[in-house]
Amino acid sequence: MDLFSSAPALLPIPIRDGELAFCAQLALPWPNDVVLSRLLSETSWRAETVVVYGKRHLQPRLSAWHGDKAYRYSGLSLAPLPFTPLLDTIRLAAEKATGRRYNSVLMNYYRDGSDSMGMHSDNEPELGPEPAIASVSFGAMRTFILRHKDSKETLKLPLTDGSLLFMGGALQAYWMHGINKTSKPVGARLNLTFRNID
Ligand SMILES: O=C(O)CCC(=O)C(=O)O
Ligand SMILES: [Fe+2]
Repeated sequence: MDLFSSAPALLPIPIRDGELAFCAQLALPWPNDVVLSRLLSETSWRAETVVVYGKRHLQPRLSAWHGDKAYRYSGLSLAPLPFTPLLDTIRLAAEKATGRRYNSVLMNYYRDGSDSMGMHSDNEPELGPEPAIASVSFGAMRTFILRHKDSKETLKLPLTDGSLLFMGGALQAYWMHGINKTSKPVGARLNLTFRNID
């Protein structure tokens, strides 16, 4: 028997100025819908306020931060919650698929098509010069948009239920990414970005 036959394939996506790879289904011990409903009910979801150009806004999504270090962005400092056994299992699967280690996870809950994430780079200094980020999605498919900072070249990737997108190398230095609102009727989506914070 081939012990590795069920190992998830992480397929590189050709891109300049960075590394990108996609796995259509992360190997988990439970079906995706079970993981989705457990994550929805077991997480202390928060509506965060961010300060952009001196103005306070409520983020158009809910979020939670688990790990052992605080996370800072847009004038916000998220106090970390500990990893739960469920999050640990998903982290382990993401580490196996990508060959990297992660000590934190930012969870985002897009309740419907009016929830979104603005274009940004995950380039905070504590992520290191070439951040390795494993982005795991559950629930409704939403389109992940990548835009090159200089050429404005755009790439659109459908992030489907149970998938993993790996971002590495110089990607955060050269590209921005985000999730647009959509007028299509879409249900709940969860995204977990596993990161390694110094
Ligand atoms: O929801 C997504 O797929 C993107 C999440 C993201 O970019 C982030 O958490 O930094
Ligand atoms: Fe991001």
